[in-house]
Amino acid sequence: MMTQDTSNLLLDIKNISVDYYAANGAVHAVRDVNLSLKHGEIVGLAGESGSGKSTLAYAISRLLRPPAAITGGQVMYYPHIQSDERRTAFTAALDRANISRVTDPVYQQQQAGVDILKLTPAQLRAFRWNELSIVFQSAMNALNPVMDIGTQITDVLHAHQPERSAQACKDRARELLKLVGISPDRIKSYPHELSGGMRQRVIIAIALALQPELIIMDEPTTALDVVVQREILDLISSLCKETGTALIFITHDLSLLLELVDRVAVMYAGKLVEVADRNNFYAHARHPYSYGLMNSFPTLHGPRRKMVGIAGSPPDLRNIPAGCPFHDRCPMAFDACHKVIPVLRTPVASAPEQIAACHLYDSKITGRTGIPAPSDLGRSYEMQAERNVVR
Ligand SMILES: Nc1ncnc2c1ncn2[C@@H]1O[C@H](COP(=O)(O)OP(=O)(O)OP(=O)(O)O)[C@@H](O)[C@H]1O
Repeated sequence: MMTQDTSNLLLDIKNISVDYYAANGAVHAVRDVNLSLKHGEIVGLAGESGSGKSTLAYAISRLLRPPAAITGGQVMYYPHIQSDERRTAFTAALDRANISRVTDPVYQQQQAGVDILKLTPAQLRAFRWNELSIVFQSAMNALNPVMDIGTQITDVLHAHQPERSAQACKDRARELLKLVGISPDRIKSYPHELSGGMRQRVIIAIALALQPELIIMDEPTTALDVVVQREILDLISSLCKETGTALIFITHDLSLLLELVDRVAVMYAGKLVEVADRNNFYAHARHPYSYGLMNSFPTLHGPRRKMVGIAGSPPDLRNIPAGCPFHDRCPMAFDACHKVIPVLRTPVASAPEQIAACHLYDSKITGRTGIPAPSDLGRSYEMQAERNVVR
């Protein structure tokens, strides 16, 4: 049996499901998702629009509001509680409420963790910013236009670390601006005096202000031009690496993601369909959907590839078809894909951390010992495209 390396675990999302209740039926936006994250790790969450990426991020951060409801699961969080002074606000909030730090028997070591979904409102307030900060799609437009950027940074520091003096907050604000590549002299600037890229840097400074363990960024650079996007991504990745901050980076643009992340997780129709480290994913995305996504954009590096898009569109999440949710778009689909829901499994024993939810890698179902090569997936997409042209 494969053993999971849990020594450095930060977040363990277990069997999370989220529905949106609408008049014409429940939208099953996130379906039984399991994903873990190590301290300091950068994980990219990819998938087409509507695949459930933002809903998952909101569930982790407890930001979902009706009509959304988490219908099951846990989000276990494992901070370095004992060893690290900077997390006193959160641990104090836990202690005040005498929250039980559960011990998870799945992990053989005695590791204390808390279920984010069970935090009280007071604990949640301490959790956000101190432990986790989240940067939304249009975050740079969320800066207050009538307040200088220094005040906006110090406000966060004051609110969450009231014991810090006004001067210490100001010093920290200057330090943060420098960290994100803005001259501390600009501390009195207003948002309209800054370019889009600089405003995004201020947002990153605010996200880092309290040195959280984890930052979630949901399409943070889509409003910027490609060159500035690239600069900001380089900045985010180097700052996270330097400060040991873990990052969940959400985007539908795999070309951006692969430049930045340690690991990629791909969602389709509310389900996680593949998880792999960046290099394995780049060399051979195993799930036909991941392969299709990879070939829907031109790469900056590596060999030239023929680009073939994925035909069709994702299913209606109120009425998900039987079997694999991707089967009606998949060029490799066979009988079982229409009937049986595939589970995440390891396609290749030599890369145990790469998992894909696809029957092609289940020899009991295919009746074959070998697995398809990436070139087989490519060919099947090309043949599917030719068939569609003929039709
Ligand atoms: N308030 C809502 N009511 C009903 N359905 C919703 C609501 N918000 C989102 N959904 C549905 O939930 C599904 C997942 O949406 P979500 O925004 O999480 O996807 P996403 O992958 O983040 O997409 P994008 O990249 O466009 O942000 C979609 O089908 C969407 O239509």
